[in-house]
Amino acid sequence: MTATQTASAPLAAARDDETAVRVRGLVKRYGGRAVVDGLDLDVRRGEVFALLGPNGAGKTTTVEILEGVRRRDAGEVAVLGEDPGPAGRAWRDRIGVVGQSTGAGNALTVRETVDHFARYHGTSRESGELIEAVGLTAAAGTRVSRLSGGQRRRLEVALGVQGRPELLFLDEPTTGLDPVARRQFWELVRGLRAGGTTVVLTTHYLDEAAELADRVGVLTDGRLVEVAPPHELGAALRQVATVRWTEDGAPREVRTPEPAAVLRDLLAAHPSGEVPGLTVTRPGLEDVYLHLVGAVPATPEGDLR
Ligand SMILES: Nc1ncnc2c1ncn2[C@@H]1O[C@H](COP(=O)(O)OP(=O)(O)OP(=O)(O)O)[C@@H](O)[C@H]1O
Repeated sequence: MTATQTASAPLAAARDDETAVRVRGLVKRYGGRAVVDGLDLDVRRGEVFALLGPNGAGKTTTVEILEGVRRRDAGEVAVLGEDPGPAGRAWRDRIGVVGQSTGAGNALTVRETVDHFARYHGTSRESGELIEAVGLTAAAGTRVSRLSGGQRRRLEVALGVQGRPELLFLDEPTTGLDPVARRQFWELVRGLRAGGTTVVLTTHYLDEAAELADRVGVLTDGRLVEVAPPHELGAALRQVATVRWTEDGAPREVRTPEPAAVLRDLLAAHPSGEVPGLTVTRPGLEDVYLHLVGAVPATPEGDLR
């Protein structure tokens, strides 16, 4: 073995240790159609990773393969260092899952439900603290069947984090929550992250991804089209500014990577120094997302209307 090989072996091990999820060439087909189509994905330990994408893009399918509840047709998957397909009880105890549909029973109260599921974990969070953390203390004695949709969602989140998972999967966790409850939920996720929990979440809410995620992966047609921190997503697209103004009563618009040059020309053409209706904007996260998923055709640079 060479000196280089000797030195690189522990480094490789350290890198593996830093990866919570590693996916290469993942394929899932239904009726011959690939709904996950050669997906590569790395989630680092300790980060919050958001999967964004339109309906049917393959988010839930991907996440359920990572959770070990769906089989894949091809590709390599390692979650906390193990293949989720054959992984056993000990591995399952290290992950937490909050799916799209409720798994909680109806006849029990919130407190009874939390106590009941505590038995399934090696080390459970204390029930009262857990119920408080998800804002259900006032409803602790209420039967699950009488909870509102948002309260039920909170209970599901509580059950997902009950076993202090190293890695938590959240599939559209705030769908149906009111704005206050969503923000409380975000705080909960930030607290988990601060405690070292890795989080993989799917969401349709761009603000949620921007608020919570260290990195965002945009999934469309079963493939990741871009992975980046939310503010860096679509960096090339964000370079292009749109300058709008009014000329002879008609709206004008120029897309340009150099808005300063356009402004100089406009000011030169308006000796008064006032350009009617002048605005300069750059694409926001929503514009970038819509471009990435192909919902808005890219407008050529410098297009003059
Ligand atoms: N059991 C199944 N049998 C056949 N097709 C399926 C099955 N499960 C999912 N699909 C299809 O796979 C595709 C991806 O579905 P998936 O639920 O992963 O998308 P998604 O990105 O999570 O969508 P959404 O945002 O609507 O939840 C869809 O076209 C869906 O119809």
